[in-house]
Amino acid sequence: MRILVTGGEGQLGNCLQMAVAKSSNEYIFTDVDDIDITDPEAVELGVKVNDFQLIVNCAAFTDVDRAERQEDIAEMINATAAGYLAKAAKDNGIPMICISTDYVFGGNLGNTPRREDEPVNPTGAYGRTKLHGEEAIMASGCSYMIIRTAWLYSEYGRNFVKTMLRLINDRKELNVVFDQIGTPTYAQDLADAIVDIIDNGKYIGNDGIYHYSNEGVCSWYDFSKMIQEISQPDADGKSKCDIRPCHSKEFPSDAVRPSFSVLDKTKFKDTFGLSIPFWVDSLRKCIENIQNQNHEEA
Ligand SMILES: NC(=O)C1=CN([C@@H]2O[C@H](COP(=O)(O)OP(=O)(O)OC[C@H]3O[C@@H](n4cnc5c(N)ncnc54)[C@H](OP(=O)(O)O)[C@@H]3O)[C@@H](O)[C@H]2O)C=CC1
Ligand SMILES: Cc1cn([C@H]2C[C@H](O)[C@@H](COP(=O)(O)OP(=O)(O)O[C@H]3O[C@@H](C)C(=O)[C@@H](O)[C@H]3O)O2)c(=O)[nH]c1=O
Repeated sequence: MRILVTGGEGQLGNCLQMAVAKSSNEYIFTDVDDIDITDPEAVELGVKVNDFQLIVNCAAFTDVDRAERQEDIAEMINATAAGYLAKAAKDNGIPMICISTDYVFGGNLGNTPRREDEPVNPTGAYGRTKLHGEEAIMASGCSYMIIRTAWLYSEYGRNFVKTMLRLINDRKELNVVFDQIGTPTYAQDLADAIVDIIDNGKYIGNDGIYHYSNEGVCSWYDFSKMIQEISQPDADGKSKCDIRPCHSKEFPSDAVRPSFSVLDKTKFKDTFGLSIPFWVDSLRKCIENIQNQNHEEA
């Protein structure tokens, strides 16, 4: 089976490249230079000519603060272009898997993990445009799986773990918000799960929205403290960067982020029979890989 992956050079795209190493399916990884998903003709032609049997859309506008200033561009990539891919899927009678986000949820609905059928209320432009992408896919009439995930990090690209590893080395003190609660997700765990679902045909007959993050719950503050604990186990009090909890209003940014976006993964686990790693266990793996890469490069 030939599978088109868009956004193949992003962090999830890179993790998918690792995950498919032993697959018997043929995964074709593309990014904006190969198929610009905002170009409807390129999408239509690209899908038709290459005889793909499944589309996995990982392409997105993921700069949450910039989306506030450039919502039109974010809307084009996250919503309109997702619709183009869904139309191509529908026209060619093939299914589509698209990745969405916990930021479709706001935070004013209490603190019970969010299920797929709960009302959404994005607090910012990024979440809004991703939600519009979900709606475009569902309206297209194609067979689809939308996987909402959260707080992705990996060895690749820009992400919170890599930022914190840098900052705790460079700074004496750091303020990190403790009033935004969610779950970090190692992109490699998600990529492995997606490939399992595809290679074992588990997507067939299972259209719908699914939630996937690692197991557990934390704030960005807890996340940064754990990154420090894992990456600098021997640092003593004096040499350690002092990470302090702060409120969101003390860390001003363009976007308002959800205060509570923990995802309930029951549907995903029950449908696909997959267990999900605890976030701290996956964080250890990722940091070990990053540190090994750094040693090799030094
Ligand atoms: N990162 C996170 O924390 C989370 C991400 N998600 C979702 O997961 C998915 C994957 O995210 P992630 O891998 O982190 O994202 P990245 O930003 O790392 O990767 C997105 C990729 O899409 C590419 N892209 C952008 N515009 C286009 C275009 N017009 N045509 C083709 N490709 C394009 C980007 O290229 P370029 O770099 O050149 O712009 C980049 O390579 C996205 O749908 C995202 O919304 C969900 C929850 C959390
Ligand atoms: C660097 C830094 C960030 N923060 C805060 C800002 C923000 O509230 C939180 C996370 O910051 P980031 O900008 O890394 O995260 P952000 O870009 O908001 O991450 C989101 O990305 C999109 C793509 C998603 O889909 C979401 O699931 C989520 O992962 O931490 C601090 O409090 N102190 C700091 O020193």
